[in-house]
Amino acid sequence: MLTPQGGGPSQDGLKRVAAHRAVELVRSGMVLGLGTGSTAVHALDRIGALLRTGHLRDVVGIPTSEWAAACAAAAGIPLTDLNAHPVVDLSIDGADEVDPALNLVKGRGGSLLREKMVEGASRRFVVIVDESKLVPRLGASGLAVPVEVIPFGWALTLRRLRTLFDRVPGFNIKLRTAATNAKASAFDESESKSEPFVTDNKNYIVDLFFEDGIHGDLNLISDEILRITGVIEHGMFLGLASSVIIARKDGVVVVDKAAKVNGM
Ligand SMILES: O=C(CO)[C@H](O)[C@H](O)COP(=O)(O)O
Repeated sequence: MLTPQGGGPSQDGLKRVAAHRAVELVRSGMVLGLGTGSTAVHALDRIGALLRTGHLRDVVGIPTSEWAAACAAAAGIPLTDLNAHPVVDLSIDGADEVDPALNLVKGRGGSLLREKMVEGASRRFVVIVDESKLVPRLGASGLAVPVEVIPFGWALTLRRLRTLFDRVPGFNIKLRTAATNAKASAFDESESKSEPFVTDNKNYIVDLFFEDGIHGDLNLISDEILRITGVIEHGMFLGLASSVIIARKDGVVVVDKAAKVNGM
């Protein structure tokens, strides 16, 4: 886990530490929600390894994306779905941002809808992050807050979303392109001419950018976004996380729902 220079854990090393800590919560026989992204993949690999050595048995997983399904299959985790298992024992997933109340931004990898469905159906949802994901308020990283929209009339839906936030100083909005999905970037108008990014559900994503993060009542803002016809879901995960496992350079911090996050 040390960098070649011996300068402490790398960011990927921190992600692995958080993921392995979360997998300690997995028990034989559980139905698991399988997250998406460069942090969650460490959890998938670890669960697969524990299944192979017989330390875990009879675990089934519900992937939150086609990508997670492929990674889980490669790791040897048996897959199921929400129809067969509408109640999930434990979901483990990364996040793009975590605020002091454990609200999240997710979906910069494009999988927010299935993630929210699976994690919302979970008895326990454990978020795994390295310390770079902590923000004072959602959107404060200046990176995308995603909204999944149906392709039909997407430009009208985008206009309505723009109108919702047109009084917010420094607000920007754009349709996500295939070129930018790799890691949702800061706002850059020049990329807007390439092909739209298409989600696993065959929808588009409109990314919202807030210079200073989202101020105001997040639940109210969530309701306003969801009320726009054409919007399927957004990437703010409010009150869904049961706990967040934060891997810092100086050790791991576990923050449970309703507990205060100190030093963020
Ligand atoms: O929401 C997600 C994908 O849609 C991911 O959980 C989120 O983007 C975090 O990814 P990573 O662990 O690679 O930083």
